[in-house]
Amino acid sequence: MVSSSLRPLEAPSPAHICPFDQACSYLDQAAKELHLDRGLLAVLSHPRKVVTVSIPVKLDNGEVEVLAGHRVQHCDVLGPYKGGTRYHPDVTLREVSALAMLMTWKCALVGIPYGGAKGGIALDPARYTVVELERITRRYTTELIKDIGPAIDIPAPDVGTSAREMAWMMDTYSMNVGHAVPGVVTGKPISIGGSRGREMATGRGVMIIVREAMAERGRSLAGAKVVIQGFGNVGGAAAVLLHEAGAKVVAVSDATGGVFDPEGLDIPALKAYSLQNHRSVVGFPGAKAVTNAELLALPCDVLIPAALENQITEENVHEVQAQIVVEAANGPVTLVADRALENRGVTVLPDILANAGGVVVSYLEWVQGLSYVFWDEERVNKEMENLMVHAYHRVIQESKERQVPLRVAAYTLGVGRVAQALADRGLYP
Ligand SMILES: NC(=O)C1=CN([C@@H]2O[C@H](COP(=O)(O)OP(=O)(O)OC[C@H]3O[C@@H](n4cnc5c(N)ncnc54)[C@H](O)[C@@H]3O)[C@@H](O)[C@H]2O)C=CC1
Ligand SMILES: O=C(O)CCC(=O)C(=O)O
Repeated sequence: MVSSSLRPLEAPSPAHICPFDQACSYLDQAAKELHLDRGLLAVLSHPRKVVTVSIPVKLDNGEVEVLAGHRVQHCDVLGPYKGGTRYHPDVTLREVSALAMLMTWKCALVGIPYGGAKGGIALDPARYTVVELERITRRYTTELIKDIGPAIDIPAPDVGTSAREMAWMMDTYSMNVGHAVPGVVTGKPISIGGSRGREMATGRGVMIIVREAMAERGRSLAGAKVVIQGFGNVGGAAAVLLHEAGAKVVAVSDATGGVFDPEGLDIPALKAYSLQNHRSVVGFPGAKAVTNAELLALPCDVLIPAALENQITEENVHEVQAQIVVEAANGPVTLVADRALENRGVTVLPDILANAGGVVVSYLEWVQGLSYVFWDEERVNKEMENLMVHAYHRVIQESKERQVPLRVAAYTLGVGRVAQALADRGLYP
């Protein structure tokens, strides 16, 4: 592994589960496979720009708090930086840096002309009123005003944010530059230039990847037993679409706990229940309660971690019973757990492939905005499906040709394209 003081400094988690160290390990593996030289590897393993800002916010009770916000721009060799904005108490610079790097490989893998970035604020959104969240978002955007823009860096939703925060960001940016700039963010409301299909896009991409993986095993989605951790933007949409496609979603969880029904949960009813129940699935009538730990160990065909990093670790990996693990979240399987699953013959569909549907539709939103022509949802879904199916089969082919696991194959494709572009642009002497 290339080491340098330029790699982000804070180290809140043990090295073996530090998201940035894990992302670098996967990059190192791909670099070895691609025979990249050390200099090029050093370029690729450092974020190009790291921005940390203080966000002072006056709370509704008159008190002032100062929050830490980050935006990490990993690489823009293929196009503007692109990546979500996370609001979560555990946000750190190292986490955001890891997620920014994943965005670079993800965009390159699916063949869209973007680099990689990620942003985040260390806060628990549940502790703030909507008005406070708006003030925080507007101040964060103002602090980043010179670093973002439709040709520079384009934020989108991630954990704890949605179309609402994107609308505030777009409005703040537009007020600062003096005219409406819808292209500064994606995942915004349709009323201000958002794309049909974006809200469900990441979950739809996950459903497509599960469908392709089942088809390769001679099975359809009908009757497939699926377990999903996380019931937000991604997990919620994946659950709805898999249920619609005939899969049996037997268990689902969120940060408050999980529910299990071996006969399959009624997902539309569960969605409605969760919305009325302060976004909690706990207590859903007719289902058994399970903890998040128990959920990961349930018997099923497909396990979909769709919440946060480091959920399947060396401590619980031996309990996983699924034959296919689909990383809908970014980094839900640790490096050690990934190797253990590989050794047991469990297929892991890596995050940079499995959850790319979101950024693909973000790209389609940006394209529609730039051309001032907006498509119906059917067209958006079809264009996204084509890119996802193509990327899936390309990863399978690469894995067979190189005799490497799917994650290494996905990385060699993504990293290889970025390395080639760097060389072609002459950015690497
Ligand atoms: N929103 C998007 O378009 C994309 C999101 N992702 C990734 O997908 C993952 C989820 O993101 P979103 O669905 O957008 O976030 P979200 O904030 O909408 O939902 C997160 C869900 O996870 C649950 N959760 C939080 N902590 C948990 C825990 N310890 N155990 C179980 N559940 C827990 C929450 O209660 C919520 O249901 C993240 O890793 C994100 O980076 C990846 C690609 C695109
Ligand atoms: O839609 C986007 O631009 C970014 C989505 C994202 O943050 C991710 O894929 O992890």
